[in-house]
Amino acid sequence: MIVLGSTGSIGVNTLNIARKFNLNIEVLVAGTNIKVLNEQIKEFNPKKVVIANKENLKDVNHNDVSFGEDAILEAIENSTSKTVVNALVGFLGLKPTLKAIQCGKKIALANKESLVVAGKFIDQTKLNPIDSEHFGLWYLLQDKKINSMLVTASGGSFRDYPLESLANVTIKEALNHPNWSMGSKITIDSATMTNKMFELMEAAWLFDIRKLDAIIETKSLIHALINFCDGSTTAHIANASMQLPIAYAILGKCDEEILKPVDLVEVSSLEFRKIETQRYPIWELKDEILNNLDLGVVLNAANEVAVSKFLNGEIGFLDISKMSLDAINKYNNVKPKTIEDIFEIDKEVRIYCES
Ligand SMILES: NC(=O)C1=CN([C@@H]2O[C@H](COP(=O)(O)OP(=O)(O)OC[C@H]3O[C@@H](n4cnc5c(N)ncnc54)[C@H](OP(=O)(O)O)[C@@H]3O)[C@@H](O)[C@H]2O)C=CC1
Ligand SMILES: CC(=O)[C@@H](O)[C@H](O)COP(=O)(O)O
Ligand SMILES: [Mn+2]
Repeated sequence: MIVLGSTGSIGVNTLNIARKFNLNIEVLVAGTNIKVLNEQIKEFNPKKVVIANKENLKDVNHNDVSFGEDAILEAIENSTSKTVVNALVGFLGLKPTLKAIQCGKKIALANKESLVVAGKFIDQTKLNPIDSEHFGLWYLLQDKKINSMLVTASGGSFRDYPLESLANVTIKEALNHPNWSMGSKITIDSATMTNKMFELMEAAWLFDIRKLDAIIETKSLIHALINFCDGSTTAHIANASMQLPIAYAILGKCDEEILKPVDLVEVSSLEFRKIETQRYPIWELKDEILNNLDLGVVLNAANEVAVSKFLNGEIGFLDISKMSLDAINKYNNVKPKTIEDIFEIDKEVRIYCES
């Protein structure tokens, strides 16, 4: 298989599954973490390697290594693998998702931004989501009439902070997720609740449903719930590890133990909370976004610019949501008709947010 973003949180977990099931790795794609990449090359012996930048080429221990976004697309096109794991972060992941579909490959998709920005141009039948909540929803699906679907949120790094302190929180505090060890961008998205907004959009595309909501479950042990029309609710419970969703996304089915089951007596209690807009201002957009998924490309572009500014120390934590809300307010009429429109809108919103 091909692993895009092999040195990241999902990438490393994917290679853990590849090791466990002795899966062949044809292509590794990474950014700038050449040390980890070289260790992966040594262990998995890929035929082809792609990295982000030309200046790092000489440091990669491989005789077929290229760089840049086009090289990622070429590597997908020239490969014989049937499966692509897309664990790139952000808008960068969209073209590889489209290319993999075009080449008839199955995609194990962690890059939720692909669906957020361009869900209506993506054939969902080619995707297996690598996202704990959507894996949970998929696991719970039965041949019964569904009323609504719920995903859970941890509440992110600042769920227990006093509201008045949020204006002055640090980058280090924001990166301290209570339950999951993930890349920086998604960890900030969790703290603002933008990750959950993305996940509602992701669920809308994957399951073709709009009756969707999210609640906070502070231990991240329940990942998803389905309310059936008969009045019963089922919940997906698993320890907080991405290895289970990754194993299913790659293998299709799995009867071996990937995780230890949750010991409910040891857990003893669970706590649920409503997602309040005072703490998570982005949640004001929930209904508007679910009624108009075209806004995903706007929200994603504004959020990527804002998160990058926050991580560079240029803006405060609360400014992230402010920038997203402002961009949605300005671009609430977008109507992408082609995939090219997605790239145009993304560019325009980024220019607006950078200025
Ligand atoms: N982490 C998690 O548990 C979950 C993540 N997701 C989603 O999965 C995706 C990946 O998340 P995560 O693994 O946390 O992110 P990370 O930041 O940990 O990993 C991102 C990966 O992309 C690589 N990369 C970045 N820029 C480039 C580039 N220009 N060219 C090539 N490679 C590049 C990085 O390389 P390098 O590090 O070498 O620079 C790294 O391998 C995101 O869309 C996220 O929302 C979804 C659910 C759970
Ligand atoms: C592991 C995973 O799927 C993440 O998307 C996780 O859900 C993020 O945590 P939050 O629930 O805090 O957004
Ligand atoms: Mn998730």
